[in-house]
Amino acid sequence: MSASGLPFDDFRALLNNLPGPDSAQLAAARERDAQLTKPAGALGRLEEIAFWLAAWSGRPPQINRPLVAVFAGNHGVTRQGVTPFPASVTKQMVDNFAAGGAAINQICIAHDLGLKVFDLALDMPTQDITEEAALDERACAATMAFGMEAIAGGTDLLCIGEMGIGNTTIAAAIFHALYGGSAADWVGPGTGSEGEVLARKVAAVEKAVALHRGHLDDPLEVLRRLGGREVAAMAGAILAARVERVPVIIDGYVATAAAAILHAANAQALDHCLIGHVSAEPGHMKVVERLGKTPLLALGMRLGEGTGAALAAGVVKAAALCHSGMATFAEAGVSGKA
Ligand SMILES: O=C(O)c1ccc[n+]([C@@H]2O[C@H](COP(=O)([O-])O)[C@@H](O)[C@H]2O)c1
Ligand SMILES: Cc1cc2nc[nH]c2cc1C
Repeated sequence: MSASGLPFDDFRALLNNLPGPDSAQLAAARERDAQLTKPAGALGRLEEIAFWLAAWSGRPPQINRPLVAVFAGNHGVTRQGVTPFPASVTKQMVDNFAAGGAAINQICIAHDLGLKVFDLALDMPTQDITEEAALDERACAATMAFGMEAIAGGTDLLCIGEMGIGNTTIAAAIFHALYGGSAADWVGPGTGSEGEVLARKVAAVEKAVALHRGHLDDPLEVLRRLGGREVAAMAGAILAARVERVPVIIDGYVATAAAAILHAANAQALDHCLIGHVSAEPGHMKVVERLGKTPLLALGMRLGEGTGAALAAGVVKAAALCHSGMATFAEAGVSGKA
């Protein structure tokens, strides 16, 4: 945080001065790819992924320490009756992650990924966004800074996930603030809202965005007014990864809300990120398109907790291995095109 000035100042400066891709590594990866034992382009998007890894890691594509970071937060807006599950489920699921009983634990085992869970003051929900700002600037900036610590132990591929009952309402409010339309355009079932619960969810998003209107031109204000602790921490983690040259895979609807804040502040801010999957949450594809991305997977999932990103990490690991481990035509004695 700044010694003087406002808590967001350092983040604003960082967002205006992001490192770019490593063009020498990108060129080297393209050159190697052209020599590998396959017809040109035959590995399709896997080849693009290898180039992306080279450009944003600044090394030949290689994944040795992949990490899934799951950020958990609680939300005052749950008081509005916007979700079928009680807020206590957030902490219970964090305990389930620690015990190894959640879907994300199994996917991490399947793809040999590390898992770290960051719980963010779960007994202190953010303020209800229909009545006030979720966070003050100091708390929001401090939580972003905490999120930056996610990669402190060293990783070479970061999957961003979250857990937070009520946070699909938060994500919908962020998208409504950033992209306009009507509240209903961005509100979906989340964990299974329907009927009156879904109607209250639309009303809460409408009310929150109307209340904060006039302050929503600034993406960091959108984050602190309409976001939550896990959303702020995910934004910080994505930013830190850019600075440390760690490629990132974003999970579903809620993780994409954190990414969208950064993209609104700087259209290049997500160039080091892939969207792991398109969530079944109805608004997700529209958002992904606005970010100029194509999701890696479409499996009809809508769980969160990093599961879509972790599944996509398996594809990214395979892309890196093909690139680094395949023989060239010369090495294998395979004839090139006649
Ligand atoms: O990210 C997604 O695509 C997604 C879609 C639906 C639900 N979720 C998860 O469900 C929780 C929030 O749902 P809700 O209905 O309580 O707002 C939270 O823990 C998210 O991880 C996540
Ligand atoms: C059980 C449960 C598990 C979750 N994982 C991510 N969000 C979740 C929401 C619920 C309700």
